[in-house]
Amino acid sequence: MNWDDTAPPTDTDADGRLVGAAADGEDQAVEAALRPKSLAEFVGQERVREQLDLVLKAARQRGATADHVLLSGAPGLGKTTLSMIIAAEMEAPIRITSGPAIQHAGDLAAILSSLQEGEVLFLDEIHRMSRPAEEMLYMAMEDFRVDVIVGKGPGATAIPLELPPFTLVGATTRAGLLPPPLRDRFGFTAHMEFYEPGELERVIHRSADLLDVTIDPDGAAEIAGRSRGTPRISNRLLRRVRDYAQVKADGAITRDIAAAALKVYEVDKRGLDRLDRAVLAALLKLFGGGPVGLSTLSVAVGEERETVEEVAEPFLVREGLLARTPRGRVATPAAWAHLGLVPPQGAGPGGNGQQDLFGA
Ligand SMILES: Nc1ncnc2c1ncn2[C@@H]1O[C@H](COP(=O)(O)OP(=O)(O)OP(=O)(O)O)[C@@H](O)[C@H]1O
Ligand SMILES: [Mg+2]
Repeated sequence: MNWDDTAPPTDTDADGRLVGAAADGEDQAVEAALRPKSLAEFVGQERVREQLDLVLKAARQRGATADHVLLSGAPGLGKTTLSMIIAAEMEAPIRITSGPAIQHAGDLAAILSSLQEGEVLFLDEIHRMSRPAEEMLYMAMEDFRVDVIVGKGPGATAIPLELPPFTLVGATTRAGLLPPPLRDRFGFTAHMEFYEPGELERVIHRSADLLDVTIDPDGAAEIAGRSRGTPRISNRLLRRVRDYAQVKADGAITRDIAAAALKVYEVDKRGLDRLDRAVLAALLKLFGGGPVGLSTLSVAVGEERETVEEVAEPFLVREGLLARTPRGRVATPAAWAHLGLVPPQGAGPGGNGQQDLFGA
């Protein structure tokens, strides 16, 4: 494997939360050990796996280089993992770089011209590449050729350079930001979905085996339910629960141990953390469930507007706890139920506000 050491860290949006989906430093250190190495080991994403399996098998049978593959999906769902699996399945070397690392077309030309035949080029955060590099990539993907510009000004000339066939694997969390000409040049696009709890349980059992941690099925289910559909979060929560089990018990993870540990870390039964609950609580208790403007809500929580909008809200919206409407943020009945509060009109399921969110 050949890491491009000019690449800046790609986790610029890591937010340091236990339930944040971006990779933090500790994740990066352990992820290599926990990554499935083959398609057969890769949990869930059945359709993507089946389709990719066909693409790769067919290419192998023809003795050809696999078509370019675009992987899109939220952080922590397995895009980097799949890119490495593609290389492993093709028995090809992989070269890893990222959009932000390629600011000049020359950077890309240097990488492309050093590829071996059949090599996999993994281009993470492909939506963050510069425009000139992007245009060079179009030609490289389609014709396996680049024009290298030599000289400056009126005397500059373009020297065509043949490239060996290679497989570009692009990854993006924002497929919608890719220009259509780029998207169209991928032979296969895989959309990664959030994982079902049962799939995350399998991820957790697999990781526990690799980390040599004892966990029972209820313990795995408890962690899976709080993982926001994201294997990276499952693995991170598993490590924190392991710490707790080791210090406070005999090291084995049960449902009670998992619930008690995640109560300490303030990750509730639904995977909300303290910030998520603070946003919901302000919306319900101070504004009667809304609608209220984002700025007002942010001031009430004591957070930056961007933090509320980009860090807390996406998951609350996905969970059906909060809606963004033209008139402002509105809580859903599920939000009242989750915090154990009664909506003002007394409608909907109620409680006394004493609900145990942590199940510990
Ligand atoms: N299908 C899966 N089966 C088992 N483990 C998985 C699976 N998908 C992801 N993981 C685990 O989750 C972690 C994060 O995966 P990965 O780094 O591939 O995510 P990503 O989509 O590249 O995230 P980002 O957008 O932040 O780069 C890895 O350690 C990997 O072990
Ligand atoms: Mg990645």
